[in-house]
Amino acid sequence: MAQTDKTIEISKLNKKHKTKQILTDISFTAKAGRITAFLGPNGAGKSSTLRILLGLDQDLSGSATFGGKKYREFFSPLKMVGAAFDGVGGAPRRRVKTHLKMIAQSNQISQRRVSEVLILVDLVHKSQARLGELSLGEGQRLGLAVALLGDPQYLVLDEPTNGLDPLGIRWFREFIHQQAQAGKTILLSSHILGEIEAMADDVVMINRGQLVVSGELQDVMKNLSSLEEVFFALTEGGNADD
Ligand SMILES: Nc1ncnc2c1ncn2[C@@H]1O[C@H](COP(=O)(O)OP(=O)(O)OP(=O)(O)O)[C@@H](O)[C@H]1O
Repeated sequence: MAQTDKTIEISKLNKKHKTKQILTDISFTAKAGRITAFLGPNGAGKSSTLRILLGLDQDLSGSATFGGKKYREFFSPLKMVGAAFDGVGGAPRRRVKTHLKMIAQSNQISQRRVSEVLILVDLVHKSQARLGELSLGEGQRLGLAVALLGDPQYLVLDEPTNGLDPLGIRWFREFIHQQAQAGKTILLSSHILGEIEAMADDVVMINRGQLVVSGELQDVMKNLSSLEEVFFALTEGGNADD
């Protein structure tokens, strides 16, 4: 991969489910060294976009790439793209460390890295806990640990602060800033606007499957006092299914 191109690029993405248009010409980029927040009300199409980006779903047309490559084109995807999506997975009785070791092993990642990521996400004290015993917030941290296993350039995180307490949210904010400072390309979805304001460099907002605004956080918020105001002004404040 060329060092100059570590951009996540979504270009003219369209998706339909039966006759329902779910995404219409969605285009935006997430750049290296920056935190890009992907925002929109429930049902706006955030997960659908991320699922296509991660090769979990098929688009109708358009493209979604990491440094010009589709997810499925990577030989060792976990070493390029870390994704935290749809919970932890894994058998509920499996222990946290075993879970990470299994994923590391099947992706040719060193066992030493398992201990490293447990420290990174502050979950060492839960390494012998069973997956089924984890709280929502601990599960989020484990999802993050899995995403970080391959020390990837790209991080794609779906609602990463869901279930985190205020301390956990502050921890995540510092953590994700460090990742951006290290030059990673970070795309995270959320509908918790207050947190995003304190976290994001760039924002992309969608509603009813269409892009409503994208750009640097300060530019998007120009003349408005909060991201919440922007959100309500541009998305009619409503649920996408209203
Ligand atoms: N498999 C499917 N079958 C039918 N409709 C679907 C399917 N997947 C997604 N949709 C619809 O597509 C729209 C976008 O859903 P999506 O999950 O992408 O939204 P979202 O922005 O991630 O919402 P949330 O914040 O609630 O997670 C919704 O109206 C949803 O009902």
